[in-house]
Amino acid sequence: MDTIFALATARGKAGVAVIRISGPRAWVAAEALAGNLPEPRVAGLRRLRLGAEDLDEAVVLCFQAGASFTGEDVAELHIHGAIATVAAVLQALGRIDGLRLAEPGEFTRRALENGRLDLAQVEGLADLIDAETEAQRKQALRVLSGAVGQVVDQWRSKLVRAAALIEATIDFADEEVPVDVSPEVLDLIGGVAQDIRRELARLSAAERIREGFEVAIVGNPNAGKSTLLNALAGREAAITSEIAGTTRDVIEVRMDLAGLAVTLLDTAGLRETDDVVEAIGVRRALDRAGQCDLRIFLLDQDEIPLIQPQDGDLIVHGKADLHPVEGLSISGKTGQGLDRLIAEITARLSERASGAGVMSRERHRDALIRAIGALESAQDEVLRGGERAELAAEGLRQAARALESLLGRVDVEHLLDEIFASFCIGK
Ligand SMILES: Nc1nc2c(c(=O)[nH]1)N(C=O)[C@@H](CNc1ccc(C(=O)N[C@@H](CCC(=O)O)C(=O)O)cc1)CN2
Ligand SMILES: Nc1nc2c(ncn2[C@@H]2O[C@H](COP(=O)(O)OP(=O)(O)OP(=O)(O)O)[C@@H](O)[C@H]2O)c(=O)[nH]1
Ligand SMILES: [Mg+2]
Repeated sequence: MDTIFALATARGKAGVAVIRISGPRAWVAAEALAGNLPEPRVAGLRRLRLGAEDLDEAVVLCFQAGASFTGEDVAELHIHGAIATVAAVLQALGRIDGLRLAEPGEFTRRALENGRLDLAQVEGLADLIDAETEAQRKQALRVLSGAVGQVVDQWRSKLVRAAALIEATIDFADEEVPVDVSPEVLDLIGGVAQDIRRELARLSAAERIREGFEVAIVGNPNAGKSTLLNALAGREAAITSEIAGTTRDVIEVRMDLAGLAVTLLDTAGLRETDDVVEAIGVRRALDRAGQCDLRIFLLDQDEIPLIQPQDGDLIVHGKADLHPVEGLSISGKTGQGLDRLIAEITARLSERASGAGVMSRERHRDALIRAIGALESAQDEVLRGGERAELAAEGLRQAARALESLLGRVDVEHLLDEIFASFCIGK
């Protein structure tokens, strides 16, 4: 097994930077630079040297195999975060025999291989590193802490019990089975299937929290959409002008609304047009807005809407400074009504976010759907009764396998490269 090392903190000038070393030669390598090492888990101040040359004054922290993040021997060098110091220490480590730079996610990959984390926790860790808002942080931390494993293990133990009951009827096939176990078996399977369906229904909300909700501003040309986007973003992200048909491309702005990640989209004003480029813009506007979680339909008092708002659209009256009206009336120019608009958007998205479960990815959706399919066929076989018990048991095994793939306990080798590709170096 190679010993790997990498900068664990972000690149660039900083007060302190941490270099992490993991593998069988981690302590030897740290010792080569720091001299005698502190006891495991006790920080020690050491002068790092390469031959006669001083590299830095650093805090050194060691973890023993079996009691470390990766499960291997780990040494951490907490050094000064100067670009030159980091470069010098990394270069020194690269010269030590048996050491090489870690690949993205390789520390976490070792943690997975050594059973310190399951696959869902690895995904949770990736999400935690990517978290930019409170809702993302909380959701990721829950998953990193093993929430998916907890639910899956509950389901799995019920399926194991159902399988055991069925196996008993198979073993007793020639004799008289003392009791008909099928009601209890159906009860167990039905309960798990219902839980899985509930988790599936909660998955899209968790997915939105993770990826961010999309909110589009739509309406007539010149309604003030780009001015509204800029006012909400607090910067001139989109070009505005008195010429109708100014915006053509979809302009995206990332925002944090009450802890939710939101991408706000400005779109081309919707109208029939002979201008080829504008027409492409209108098509894009309709396509993207159609896929969004929420549409803000901005009405311009002087104009009748050329395209009607749809059910669920948040209807907003613009240019309130010129003509205030009843209802949600705002001005991108003066800022009036924007607090109410933000509160309304936040309320609608928070309502959706409150339905989030612990599973949040397409991979999870696939596994849950496969598990349900297997459980339904097991249910059918139990209902048919008799010698079909073997098939029912097989359905339960398949369901259990689908659930275990969530945790990476069954062949997921082909998924790993994809999952770890999104990690940064040093994680
Ligand atoms: N300095 C430092 N801080 C860090 C990390 C790190 O690697 N180094 N982490 C990196 O992500 C996070 C903490 N995660 C960690 C997870 C497990 C273990 C660990 O040693 N686990 C052992 C012992 C557990 C115990 O003592 O309770 C184990 O699980 O057996 C350490 C850090 C955030 N802060
Ligand atoms: N008085 C007033 N003028 C506004 C307001 N919002 C926008 N305007 C003006 O209306 C004109 C159009 O604004 P934009 O924000 O470019 O409108 P748009 O909806 O993005 O237009 P297209 O991109 O062409 O679809 C500009 O002259 C703005 O200054 C507002 O709240 N009050
Ligand atoms: Mg515009």
